[in-house]
This record gives sequence, C-alpha cells and structure tokens, in this order.
Amino acid sequence: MRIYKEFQFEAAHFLPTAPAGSPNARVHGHSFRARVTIDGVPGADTGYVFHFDELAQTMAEAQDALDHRLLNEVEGLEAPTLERIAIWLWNRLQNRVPGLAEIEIARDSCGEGAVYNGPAPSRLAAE
Ligand SMILES: Nc1nc2c(c(=O)[nH]1)N=C([C@H](O)[C@H](O)COP(=O)(O)OP(=O)(O)OP(=O)(O)O)CN2
Ligand SMILES: [Zn+2]
Repeated sequence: MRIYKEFQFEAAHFLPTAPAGSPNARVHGHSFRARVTIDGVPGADTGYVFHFDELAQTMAEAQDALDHRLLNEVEGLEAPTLERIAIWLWNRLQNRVPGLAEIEIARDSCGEGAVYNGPAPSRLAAE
C-alpha cells in the first residue's frame, strides 16, 4: 500500500542555462507542491505504514530548506528545475524515510510537475 503526504513551498529561482533574454533566465517565483509517497504494509497492530507525524517532522526540515529561498543558492540546486528538486528531495529523505517510493514536485499553477522514483537499479555485475 502507498501513503503520501504533501507540503507547499514558495521559492524564487532562475534557470542558469536559459537563453539570455528568456524570462526563465531572470529571477522569478513559483508556488511549489511536494508529495512524498511511501510504500509499505500497514502494521498488524498499529494499522499504519509509517506514522504521518514522524514523516511531518522530516518533511518540515526539507520545507524549511526550500521555502522562501532562492533555490539556486541551495546546495545541490544550482540548476533548480522541477526534476532537480525532486532528486534533491529524494536524496535528502532516502535514509530517513523507510519505504520511500516516490517524490513529486509540482507547480500546480501551470500544470507542471516531475515525478521521481529513485535512481535506476544499477546494472548487474555479470552484465
Ligand atoms: N522540464 C522542465 N522545463 C522547465 C522547467 C522545469 O523545471 N522543468 N522550468 C521552467 C521555468 O521554471 C519556468 O519558470 C516555467 O515557466 P512556465 O511554464 O511558463 O510557467 P510560469 O512561469 O507561467 O509559471 P507561473 O507559476 O504560473 O507564473 C521552464 N521549463
Ligand atoms: Zn520558474
């Protein structure tokens, strides 16, 4: 079973590789939504996969690192596309959230988003 929790953040950014003169090359802001999805089996006694309160604490720390920031100044987000933010959040949460299955970063105002399910499995040594 999959469960999820979301948080919002408002942040500024620019895309350093955008062509000069493009609006994307200028600092501008968006409202972002992050969804963290966990895959697991509800505990026989607890009835939950992972307690939302525990997840909320971890997510609050990530939210604080992103909210009302210039994302380009956040370590690892020098090119802060939706895709890069999704990977950044995955890397931040992967050791702290058992069963982490998916990160979605969305800009709902323009119907855009990126969904990341973690790195592709590494090739078998025999290959
Ligand atoms: N594959 C991607 N393409 C683009 C991304 C991205 O993250 N991944 N990001 C951008 C820029 O951030 C750009 O600002 C998005 O612009 P646009 O789609 O025009 O949306 P708005 O600026 O209109 O968003 P509002 O929040 O509605 O103002 C470009 N491409
Ligand atoms: Zn933008």
